[in-house]
Amino acid sequence: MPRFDVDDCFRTGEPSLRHDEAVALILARTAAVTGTERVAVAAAGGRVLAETVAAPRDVPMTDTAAVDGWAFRAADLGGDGGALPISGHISAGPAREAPIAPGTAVRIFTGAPMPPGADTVAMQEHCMSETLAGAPAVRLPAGLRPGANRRRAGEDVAAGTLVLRAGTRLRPQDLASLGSIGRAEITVVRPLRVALVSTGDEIVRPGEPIRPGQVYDSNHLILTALLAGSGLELADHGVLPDDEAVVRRVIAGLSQSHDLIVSTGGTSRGEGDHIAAAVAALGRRHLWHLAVKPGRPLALGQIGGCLFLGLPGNPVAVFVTALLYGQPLLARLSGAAWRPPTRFPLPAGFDAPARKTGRREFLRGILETGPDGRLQAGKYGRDGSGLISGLRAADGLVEIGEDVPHIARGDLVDFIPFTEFGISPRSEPG
Ligand SMILES: Nc1nc2c(c(=O)[nH]1)N[C@H]1C(S)=C(S)[C@@H](COP(=O)(O)OP(=O)(O)OC[C@H]3O[C@@H](n4cnc5c(N)ncnc54)[C@H](O)[C@@H]3O)O[C@H]1N2
Ligand code: MOO
Repeated sequence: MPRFDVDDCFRTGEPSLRHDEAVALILARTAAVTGTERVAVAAAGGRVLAETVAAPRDVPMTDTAAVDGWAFRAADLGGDGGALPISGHISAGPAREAPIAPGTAVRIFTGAPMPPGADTVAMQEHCMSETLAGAPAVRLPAGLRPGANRRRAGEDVAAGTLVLRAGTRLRPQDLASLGSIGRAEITVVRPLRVALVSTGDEIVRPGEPIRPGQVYDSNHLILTALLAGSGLELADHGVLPDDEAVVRRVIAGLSQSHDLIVSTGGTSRGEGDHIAAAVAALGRRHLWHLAVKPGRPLALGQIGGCLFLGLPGNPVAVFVTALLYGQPLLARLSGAAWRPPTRFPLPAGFDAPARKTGRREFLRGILETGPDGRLQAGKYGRDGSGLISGLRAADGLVEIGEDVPHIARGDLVDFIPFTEFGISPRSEPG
């Protein structure tokens, strides 16, 4: 099966694809890589689970005390307070078999197994030690409902129930859940092998000498940082010149040993833009003109078993298209479920009186306090697709639909925080 299965109706010259269509196509047509590996659960954060996991036993395994105090049978006091003689002492550890003697209380600590027969725990702060007929006793408070301060066996996970499905990208709490059922190792999808290339005669890597007309490469840093930590083997293959023969040779070589090549630059139709042509010559290419700003030209293709994602050259377009299209593509390629980023409706802190309709816009959005003291979505003052400063000032994207002709301050707009794409919140000294 081809890695990316799209028929040719989306090639050059066809009308622009709308955002939703592009995402739907990526999700529907990208086939996952095969291959799994066993890893320690402790090292599985961010990886994609390749097995379905059921609970072999209840968690917790027995009824346990939720607080430090005294365990007793609620029926012995009937909801009233009263003193009961103390018949034992249970610390956290293996469960004891002996049932609680009727009409007594047992000293118990948080996490310790409840003695069979006891159903309720009184918190030690609400109890008083006393003696009854010369023996140690405890005065328990009134009003405790039966079952208070007791955790039931299996209340977190019941034996035999589904814990995690294959295709789940593992979060810290998922690892905790695997640990709680005793798993030390897990089968995950093997790491995707991803190659990065920047393109353009004008692009030089930071640290190298630069002359007027040249541009330092920031795109590889955007992509390296966005892709880090998701179980990828990322190989940065530097900058390719605007030379069709070189581009073809390098891309053909990389396609032999990678699942995905991501390039930036060279996707539009300028004479120096060889990327899309090279992919078309080596395999199949689907050049998409998206009805989206930023990020109009986007190339998707396939060379043998290797997918190719050609992002535009402008850094803002790289950032936005990597989030909007790169993330679902990578999710599908690694067999992971993908959830669309959540949009939060917020009042606009700006006016856009006469918008060009027919394309969806993703503005650099800034969370700010409006005149009424409530949160609103502002936007970075300048729209240029080369302005990394706008990306840095932003907290997320303001999404404006294709058919919205104008926006007035206070209208609700969709705000997508960068955290929805896995990027940490902005944190800079004030
Ligand atoms: N006739 C047309 N011209 C352009 C179109 C179009 O549809 N028809 N689309 C415009 C849009 S939108 C974009 S975005 C760019 C995309 O073009 P390319 O993908 O070919 O990108 P380049 O021309 O190579 O570069 C664009 C811009 O970005 C700078 N750049 C490139 N790589 C890097 C890098 N690694 N780090 C930092 N900056 C980079 C490059 O110097 C250019 O300034 O095309 C428009 N034109
Ligand atoms: O992708 Mo271009 O940056 O849309 O302007």
